[in-house]
Amino acid sequence: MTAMPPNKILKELSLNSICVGYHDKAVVEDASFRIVEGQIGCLLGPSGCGKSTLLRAIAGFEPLMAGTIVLDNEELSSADHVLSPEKRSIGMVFQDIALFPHLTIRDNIAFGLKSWAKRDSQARVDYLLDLVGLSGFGERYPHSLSGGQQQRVALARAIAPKPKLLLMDEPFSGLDAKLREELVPDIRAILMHERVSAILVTHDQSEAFAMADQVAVMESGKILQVGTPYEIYHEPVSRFVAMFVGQGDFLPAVVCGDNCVHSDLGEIHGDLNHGFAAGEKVDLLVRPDDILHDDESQFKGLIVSKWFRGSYFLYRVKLSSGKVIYCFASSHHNHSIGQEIGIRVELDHLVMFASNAR
Ligand SMILES: Nc1ncnc2c1ncn2[C@@H]1O[C@H](COP(=O)(O)OP(=O)(O)OP(=O)(O)O)[C@@H](O)[C@H]1O
Repeated sequence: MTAMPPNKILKELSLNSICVGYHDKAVVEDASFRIVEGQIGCLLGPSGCGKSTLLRAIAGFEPLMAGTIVLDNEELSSADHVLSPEKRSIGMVFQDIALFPHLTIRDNIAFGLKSWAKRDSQARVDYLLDLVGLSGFGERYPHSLSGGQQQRVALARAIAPKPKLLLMDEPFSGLDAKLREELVPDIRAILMHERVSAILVTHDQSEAFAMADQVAVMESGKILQVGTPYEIYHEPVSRFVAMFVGQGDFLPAVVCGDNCVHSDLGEIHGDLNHGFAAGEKVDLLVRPDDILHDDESQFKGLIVSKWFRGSYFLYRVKLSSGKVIYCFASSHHNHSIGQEIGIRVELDHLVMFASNAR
C-alpha cells in the first residue's frame, strides 16, 4: 500500500500539429493547442468535427499519425510512440456518467485508490465528498442520486487519484439546462480549488464560455481558432466561428476609412484593424447587443419576431433594405410584431469579412 501522493500540478500540455485518424484516414489534421498551469481548455465544435477523437488521443486511446502530445516535457504520443493511458496521470469524465451501480458512492470515489493505504483512501474520499457537496451521501447508491449529484460523484472519482489533467467529454449534455447552468460554475470552482487542469469537449458555446480559459473552435477535423472566450466571441477569424459561438448577423457595409464603415445604419466606427481598403464591400458582424433599441434614432427597423428573456427583449427587425437583424431592448420596451422601432448601432470592434455579394 502506498501513502497519499502529493498533488501533481500540470505545468503545460501541448498538442503540436497532431494528426489523428481511423484506418489510415485522418479525421483531425494539423491540430495545435496548449494549456498551462491552472487553465481549463475546451474543444468546441459541431457533431463529427473530431473533438472526441482529439480527446481520446490525449488520453492515449488513439495513436497519432503525425505531430506530438507533450505533457510537462514528457512526450506522451508521437507517430511512433504511445505512452499507455494508465501511465499518463490523466483522469476522465464522460457524458454517460458510468458510475458503478452496485458500488456505494464512497466505493465509487475510492475506485482508483486501491493501491493507497486504507486510511489515506478514506480521508481522500471524505475530503472529496465534502468538496463536491455530498457529505452524508457516501453510503448511498448511484440510482438514488439526481443526475447532477451523480455527475459530481463522477468528478470526485476522476480527480480522486490526483491526476495532472482531467478530460471531460460532453459531461453536462445529459442534464437539463437549469441544472447545467448551476453545475458548470461549481465544477469549474472545484477544479480551480484542486488546481487540476482540464480539457472539456462540448458543442455548446455557453458551456465553453462558462468553463474554459482557452477555447479551440473546430470544424471538419481542423482547429479554426484558439483564444479566450472573449476573443472567440468578439474577434472571430471566420464567418463559421462567428456564427458557431453566438447569435449575430452580417450587415452589408462599405469601408469608408480607417476603422469606419458605412451601412444601412449610418457610419459605424470601431477599433479593429480590419485590413480592408476604403471603398471595399464587406459584411460587418453585428451581435444582438450591438444593435440597441433607441426611440431617438433616425434609423428604423420593423419588428418581425420577438423573444422576451426576462431581463431584456430580443427582436428581429427588418431594415429598409430588407436585411433582417437582431436588436436588443430593455425588458420595459415591449413592442408588437409589425411595429417600427428606432434602432442604433453601438459596437467597439469592427469584425468584417469580404462581402459575399460581389
Ligand atoms: N472508431 C472510429 N472508427 C472510424 N471512424 C470514426 C471512429 N470514431 C469516430 N470516427 C469518425 O471520426 C469523425 C470525428 O468523430 P468524433 O467522434 O471525434 O467527433 P465529435 O466532434 O466528437 O462528434 P460528437 O460531438 O458527435 O461526438 C467522424 O466522422 C466519425 O464518424
